[in-house]
Amino acid sequence: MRVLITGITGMVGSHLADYILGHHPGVEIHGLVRWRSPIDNIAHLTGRVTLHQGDLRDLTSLITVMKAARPDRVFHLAAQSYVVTSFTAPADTLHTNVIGTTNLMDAVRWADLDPRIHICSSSEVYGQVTADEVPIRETNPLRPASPYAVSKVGEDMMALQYFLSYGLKTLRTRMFTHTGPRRGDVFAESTFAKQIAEIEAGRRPNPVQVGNLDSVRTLADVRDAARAYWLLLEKGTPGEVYNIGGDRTLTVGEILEILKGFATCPIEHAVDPARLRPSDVTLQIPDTSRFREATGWCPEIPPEDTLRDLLAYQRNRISRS
Ligand SMILES: Nc1nc2c(ncn2[C@@H]2O[C@H](COP(=O)(O)OP(=O)(O)O[C@H]3O[C@H](CO)[C@@H](O)[C@H](O)[C@@H]3O)[C@@H](O)[C@H]2O)c(=O)[nH]1
Repeated sequence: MRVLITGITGMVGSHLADYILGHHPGVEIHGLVRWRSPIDNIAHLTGRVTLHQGDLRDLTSLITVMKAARPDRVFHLAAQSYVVTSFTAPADTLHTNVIGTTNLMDAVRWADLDPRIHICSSSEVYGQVTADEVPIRETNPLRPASPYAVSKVGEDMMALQYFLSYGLKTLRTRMFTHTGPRRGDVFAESTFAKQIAEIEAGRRPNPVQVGNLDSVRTLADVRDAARAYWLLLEKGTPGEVYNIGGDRTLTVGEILEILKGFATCPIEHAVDPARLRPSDVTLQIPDTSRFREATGWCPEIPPEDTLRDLLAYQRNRISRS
C-alpha cells in the first residue's frame, strides 16, 4: 500500500509517519513538502519516506505529485492551523485551507485515482457553544468564530461535496485539541512549555506570558491522534464526518499548572493583553462516540505524559540552540 501525507513536516504528519513505519512496515510513505518548509521533524525519517515538492496552492504541482506517488490513501494534514494568524491573514488562510484542499481533491481526479482521503476539519467549526450544547456532537450547528474556523467549514463542506458529486472517498475528522512533542511554538500549551524551558535555562525572566486561561479544552496526545487517523481510513465510512478527541477536559490554566509542576524552578505567570483574541472559543468538549464505535479507538496517553513530553521536547530544542 502507498500513502501520501500532506503536512508531513508538521507535528501530526510526522507522528503519523512514525506510527505507520512502526506498525505497518510494508506501507510505502510519500510526503508532500513545500520547498521552504523546515524538515527538522522528519530528519530522522531520511531514506524511509519519499518526499515530493509541491504546494497546495499550485494544482499543477499536486497533479504531478499524485501521478508520481499514486497513493491508495491520502492523509491531508497540511494547513494554516493557527487561529490568531487567521485574523491577520484571513485571505491567506482561506486560500491555503479551502482552495488548497480543493486543489488536492482535483489533483486526485486529474490523476484518475480512487484513494481513501482523510480531510482534517476541526472542532473550531462548532464555534462558541453554550453549556447545554456539550458534549459536542457532529450534528451540532456550525458557528465558526474566526477566519480559521470558516476555512475549516469550507474545507469540510468541499470534502462532503466532492463525495456527493464525484464519489471521491473523503472521510472528515473534526479533531479537538491534540498536542505533544513537535507542536508549533505558537499554541497555548506549547508557548507555555517553551517559556518555562527558557526560564529554567536562564534564557528569559519570569513570568510566563499567557492569554485567556479560562478556556476549556479536552486534550488528546498527538500520538493517539496519529493512530486515530490510521484507523479512520482502515475502518471509517467514506462521506462520513467524525469528532475525535481526548478523555480529559481541562482549563488552559490547569494545563499551565501541570506544566509548572514539572518545572525545575519556581514559575510565575502574567496575562499579556496582546494574547487575548478578538473572539475566543472558550468551551470545547467532544462527544466522540461515533468515531469510537466505528473504529474501536480510544485515547491511551494521559495529558500529564503528553505535557511532560512536550516540555522535554522544548528543553531539548533550547539546549541545542
Ligand atoms: N495560542 C495561545 N493561546 C492561549 C494563550 N493563553 C491562553 N490561550 C488560550 O488557549 C486556547 C487554545 O488556543 P490555541 O492553543 O491557540 O489553540 P486553539 O485556538 O484551540 O486551536 C487549536 O486546536 C484546534 C482544534 O484541534 C485546531 O484546529 C487548531 O489548528 C489549533 O491546533 C484559546 O482559548 C486561547 O485564547 C497563549 O499564550 N497562546
